[in-house]
Amino acid sequence: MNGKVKIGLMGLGTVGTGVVRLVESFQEDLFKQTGSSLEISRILIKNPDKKRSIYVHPDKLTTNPDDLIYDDEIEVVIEVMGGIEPARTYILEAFENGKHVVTANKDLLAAHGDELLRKAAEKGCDLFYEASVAGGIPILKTVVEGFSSDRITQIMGIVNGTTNYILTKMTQEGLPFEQVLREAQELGYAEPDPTSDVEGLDAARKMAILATLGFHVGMKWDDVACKGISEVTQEDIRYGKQLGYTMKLIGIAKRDDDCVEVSVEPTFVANSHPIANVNDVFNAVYVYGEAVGETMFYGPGAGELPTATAVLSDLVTVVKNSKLGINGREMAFPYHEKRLKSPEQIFAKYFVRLIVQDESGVLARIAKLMAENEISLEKVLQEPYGKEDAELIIVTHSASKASIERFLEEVQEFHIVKELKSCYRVEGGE
Ligand SMILES: NC(=O)C1=CN([C@@H]2O[C@H](COP(=O)(O)OP(=O)(O)OC[C@H]3O[C@@H](n4cnc5c(N)ncnc54)[C@H](OP(=O)(O)O)[C@@H]3O)[C@@H](O)[C@H]2O)C=CC1
Ligand SMILES: N[C@@H](CC=O)C(=O)O
Ligand code: NA
Repeated sequence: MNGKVKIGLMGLGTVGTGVVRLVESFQEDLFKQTGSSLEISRILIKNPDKKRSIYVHPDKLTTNPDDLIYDDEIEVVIEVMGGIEPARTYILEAFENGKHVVTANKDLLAAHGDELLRKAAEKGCDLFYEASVAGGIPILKTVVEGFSSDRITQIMGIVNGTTNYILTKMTQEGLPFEQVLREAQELGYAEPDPTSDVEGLDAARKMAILATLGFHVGMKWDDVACKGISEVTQEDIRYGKQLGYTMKLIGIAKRDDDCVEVSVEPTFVANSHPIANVNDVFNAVYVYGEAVGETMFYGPGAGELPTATAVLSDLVTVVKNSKLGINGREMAFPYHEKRLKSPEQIFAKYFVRLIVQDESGVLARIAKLMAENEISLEKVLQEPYGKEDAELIIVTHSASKASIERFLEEVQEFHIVKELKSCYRVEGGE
């Protein structure tokens, strides 16, 4: 790369707009850091008639991907369109043409990361994707470089800004789900199809990427047990508060010996745990390394400029690598075999909410069934529910996922149990 590096930008939405703004406003710093001036020379968009929030010279805009992929002067492609196709095909073609790629696309990385990394290495090209996980937090570089001589055994975090924004507003202001989701969309946090956020898929993709890099095991998004927040109710949140917990969508990746578990699910976090206080669009990732112990990384998980900083940081690395002649040599390929834990090997505490007949002996029968399933009680809360029933909230000690699943199935067969309202994992606390 010489004094001027030409960049092709695929996508001019929330993140693409941030990238254009930062490249323009940090020209001088970028030159000092890389020894090159960086120019976005072409921008691929879908809809030429769309009103843009920044001015871009019309000659730069194109709806033809070949204008970027087959432009010999373009050395780096930044893909911020999103989705699997056509992004995958465009990136593979960019590598075929010797271009380095920076992307924010977790959908693509969690499904086809291996294929893309191999093609990049084969062609001597860089592929970086810092923006794909936890937006502006430089978490991927941290996990890959900062923990290179440590053994990570746990990664736990809030890795979706939209759902954290929704849960924060539901918890602190009692606002309804739909209203807060609309706000998150207006702020540019949500995915084009917000179902990915709400149903936990976006977080699952990010956890697959984190677990792959942290444990050196090739995890795909469908290896992640995934549940979203669409069924979380104000009542759940209220009972959680009474017991000292905050509801969060938590991603957990753990490894014991050679087996790993990765999940995303609505979780009650003890208020004493720092993750319970991560609010709004902020993300936080807790990483436990056997040598270093506990670490935690915090920052904005979505939004135009925070996400663009991550894209630009990768761009700077590409240009620096080129100056050092080491493009295509930083690939982190998984080198451990993938062995997923069975439900018998996954342990956690659980919050269970039941509607039961309000009569003597009910709690004793439920406690007996729990004991038969090797589950012990940590906390119990009971409140009247209508004229004849009671709402029973139980927090268990650590139990296997298999035991809890068996218990939930069996307890619903009791005639004294009217309804299973909810069951959530519990993290933090004693
Ligand atoms: N928003 C955020 O906070 C974050 C987003 N990301 C990721 O960044 C990527 C981009 O997200 P975001 O900026 O929010 O998305 P937007 O929907 O705001 O923008 C997408 C852009 O890509 C263009 N585009 C989409 N499909 C095509 C296509 N087939 N051909 C040409 N152009 C196309 C659109 O064109 P047009 O404008 O003409 O419609 C638009 O400019 C996604 O992978 C997302 O997951 C990652 C971290 C945070
Ligand atoms: N929709 C995502 C955007 C960033 O990855 C989120 O809300 O976290
Ligand atoms: Na990041």
